[in-house]
Amino acid sequence: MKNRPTITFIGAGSMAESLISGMTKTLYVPEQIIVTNRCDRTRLEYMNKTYGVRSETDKRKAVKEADIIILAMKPKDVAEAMGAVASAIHGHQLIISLLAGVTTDTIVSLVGKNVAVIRAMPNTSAAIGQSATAISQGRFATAAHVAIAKKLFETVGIVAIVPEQDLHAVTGLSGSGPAYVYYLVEAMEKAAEEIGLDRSVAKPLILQTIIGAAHMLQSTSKHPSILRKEVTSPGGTTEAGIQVLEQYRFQEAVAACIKRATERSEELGKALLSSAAMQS
Ligand SMILES: NC(=O)C1=CN([C@@H]2O[C@H](COP(=O)(O)OP(=O)(O)OC[C@H]3O[C@@H](n4cnc5c(N)ncnc54)[C@H](OP(=O)(O)O)[C@@H]3O)[C@@H](O)[C@H]2O)C=CC1
Ligand SMILES: O=C(O)[C@@H]1CCC=N1
Repeated sequence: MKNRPTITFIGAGSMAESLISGMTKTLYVPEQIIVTNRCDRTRLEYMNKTYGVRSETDKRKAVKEADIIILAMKPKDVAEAMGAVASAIHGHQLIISLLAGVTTDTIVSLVGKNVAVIRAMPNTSAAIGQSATAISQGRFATAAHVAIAKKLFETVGIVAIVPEQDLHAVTGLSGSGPAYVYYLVEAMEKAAEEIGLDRSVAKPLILQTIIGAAHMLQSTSKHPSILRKEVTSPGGTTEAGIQVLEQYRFQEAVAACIKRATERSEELGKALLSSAAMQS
């Protein structure tokens, strides 16, 4: 692999943008990155103007030039996308798939060649270098390919290497995870309004509370339940609030949410396999 590999993104949506935003702030220069999509030219122009990356409407050309191909379309679109570019893919390239639920074997069979595939599950915090990414090695990928992918995702946050079967759980936990936190913040903002706090006062207080709690979790070895107890004075306000969360079975709701998202990742992979079987 070249010192400065050419990286082609097939798909120019939220996740591609988060990665490109983070990558171009660190190790990668925009000239190394090519972006293509299905048909939205305005979006390609935006990516070019915003990040300086090359936009390419000819998908096969974008793929041919790549050392690393990053699949960043929705799982339902991957069969069509690979159908259009598979013959332009050659054996020396590395494919990194971001697709929720879709196995590396499925990608290999869509390409129809023994290509190196790494499956990755980052999250949108990649945009600010704070992604929690997990990666797994496909059957034709080597340790060198894993090292390349690890290095790439380390430019946008932390990286865990996991067995591929764990990626569904990772998707339910940290791939979707930022949305759970945003949902909590939405709820806190709504509540702040209902109890009469001005938005301009509430917003920075909420943000700093989340940031402060996250930093506390990172900087101490104390279990979260201990940190929670340190906030909770007997007979005080926190205890009264947490009792309400318990009445609403908050922890059960969070567990059910992550389990359902994990299950949905499995379903996305299976749906693709059954639609491919129907077409063959
Ligand atoms: N969003 C997230 O937080 C995360 C997403 N992922 C995964 O990343 C992938 C992309 O998600 P996201 O960015 O949210 O999706 P978006 O809907 O934002 O973007 C999808 C992109 O795929 C393009 N596309 C669709 N069909 C084709 C095709 N046939 N050929 C080429 N490009 C095509 C679209 O182009 P056009 O607009 O022209 O149709 C669009 O640019 C998904 O597989 C998802 O599971 C993984 C981790 C986190
Ligand atoms: O919602 C989704 O399917 C994708 C995968 C993880 C985050 N977004």
